[in-house]
Amino acid sequence: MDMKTSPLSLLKDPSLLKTDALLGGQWFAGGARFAVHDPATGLKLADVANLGAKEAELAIAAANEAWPAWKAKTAKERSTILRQWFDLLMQHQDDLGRLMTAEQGKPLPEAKGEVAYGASFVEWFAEEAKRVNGETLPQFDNNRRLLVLKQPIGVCAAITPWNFPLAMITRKVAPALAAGCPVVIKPAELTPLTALAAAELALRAGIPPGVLSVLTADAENSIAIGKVLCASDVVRHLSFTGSTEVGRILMAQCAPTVKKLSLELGGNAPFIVFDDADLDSAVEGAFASKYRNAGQTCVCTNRFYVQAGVYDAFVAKFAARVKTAKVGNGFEDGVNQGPLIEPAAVDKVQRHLDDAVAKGASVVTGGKHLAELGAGQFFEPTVLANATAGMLCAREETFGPLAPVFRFETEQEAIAAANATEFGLASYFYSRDVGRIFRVGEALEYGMVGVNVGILATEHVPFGGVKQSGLGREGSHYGMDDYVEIKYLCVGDIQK
Ligand SMILES: NC(=O)C1=CN([C@@H]2O[C@H](COP(=O)(O)OP(=O)(O)OC[C@H]3O[C@@H](n4cnc5c(N)ncnc54)[C@H](OP(=O)(O)O)[C@@H]3O)[C@@H](O)[C@H]2O)C=CC1
Ligand SMILES: O=C(O)CCCC(=O)O
Repeated sequence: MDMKTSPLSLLKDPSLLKTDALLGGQWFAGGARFAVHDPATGLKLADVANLGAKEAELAIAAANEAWPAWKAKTAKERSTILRQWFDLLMQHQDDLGRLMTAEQGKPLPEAKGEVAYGASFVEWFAEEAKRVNGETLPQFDNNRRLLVLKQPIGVCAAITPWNFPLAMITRKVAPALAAGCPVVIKPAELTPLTALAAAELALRAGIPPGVLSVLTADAENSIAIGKVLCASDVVRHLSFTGSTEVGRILMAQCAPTVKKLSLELGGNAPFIVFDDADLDSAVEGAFASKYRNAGQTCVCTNRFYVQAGVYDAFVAKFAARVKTAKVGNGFEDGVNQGPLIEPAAVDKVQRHLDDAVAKGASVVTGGKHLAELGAGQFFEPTVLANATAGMLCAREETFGPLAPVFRFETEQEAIAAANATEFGLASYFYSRDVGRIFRVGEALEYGMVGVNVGILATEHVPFGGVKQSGLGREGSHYGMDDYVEIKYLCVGDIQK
């Protein structure tokens, strides 16, 4: 692409546009490259280094070599470096946001918001680095002393998705680094540029060579790299965010080395509106929860359940709100709905829509693939009434701007419908009844429940799911647990 017409020509610090991988502290070009495109326009943004299994082995070896010195640093020393990384990420918020909008498509204000969100994990774990406390336990024999030590688990690997090109990296990497572990990252094929820019800032912050590697790769090479990361005895922990399908593959691949796993997988989030809800607040929450990143987050509402008494009123108000959304290139002022990430994502939304309409749903607003706009990856924010349990959108995560609204009569019916899925990541409900808030909050089989809110993530809360939505929690003080091993130390002969 001609740099003069590229959205990346406006970077304030052009040296943040990195297209080589970071391998053991060196920028590594390798032989092959793969192209990264702007999903709004289809134009090529860059050719990026396409690494494979061999480089994955090298990155693991470099991480292992760098580990002793990194873990030997005091918690405060690691904290200071992480804090410096946080400051640099925030100083370069505009450029990181620009890179993200260019390769991922989310509107620029939302992208800059993700930069602040992503950086907040670095800030949080810089602070938590100093609080990895052990324990002393009461002795069962006065000749002994019993201690619990927390030690860094070792070399970690992180495989991250395209929908949060920065935050899914920092939510994994920051606790690992804070705990004293080196990390090998494999970012998504579609969004490597944000990851590489963040890595450049990590180097500027003083992360030593080898402690952080970023293995960029196309989809085929990602599979090969994944196999190496999973099979390695040196890699002691793998953290993955992405589809449940790939999560299952990685879990199976990690079984032979009994690796510790953090998995943040698919969701099928329900959003329940009870008769006693504040409808205007529910509509705002519904819009925020459904249409963030054009519906492409694992915590986006997938199914709306609305009680019969307020069903028609909610659908009308929600549709009116959705009509105000502006679809377009994320760099344009006022746009709050960007393109979908790739043509397959558009196809999935269309398939779910067609299936629902064939089974009796009606389109209240939206419903059109805006094929003539940009690269043809835009889809109108859509609201469907009269959705029913037999539709694909009730079972599968649409991961796009489709909002099916189901009708229910009783609280029990809503809870049963919400829980009728193998997923259990985020859920939401709106009610002003305090008894119901506790009953429903406790009955929902989900790792996260938003009550009268449509957005619930931040750096100091535990993010994660139950059932087939994953393992472990990210962010918060719990987010450090997966990166430390607990060691019991039993010291005898104290009285000698
Ligand atoms: N829970 C969540 O937050 C997310 C859920 N999804 C869901 O998954 C669907 C598909 O999205 P997609 O991007 O394909 O998600 P994937 O789960 O396929 O990809 C996520 C990450 O895993 C990598 N990957 C894929 N297969 C392997 C493998 N066998 N070994 C090692 N790494 C692998 C990808 O690399 P590469 O990009 O190079 O293929 C990417 O870095 C979405 O439509 C959505 O429903 C998607 C993203 C995030
Ligand atoms: O969609 C995802 O991959 C999870 C990130 C969402 C969030 O942190 O709110």
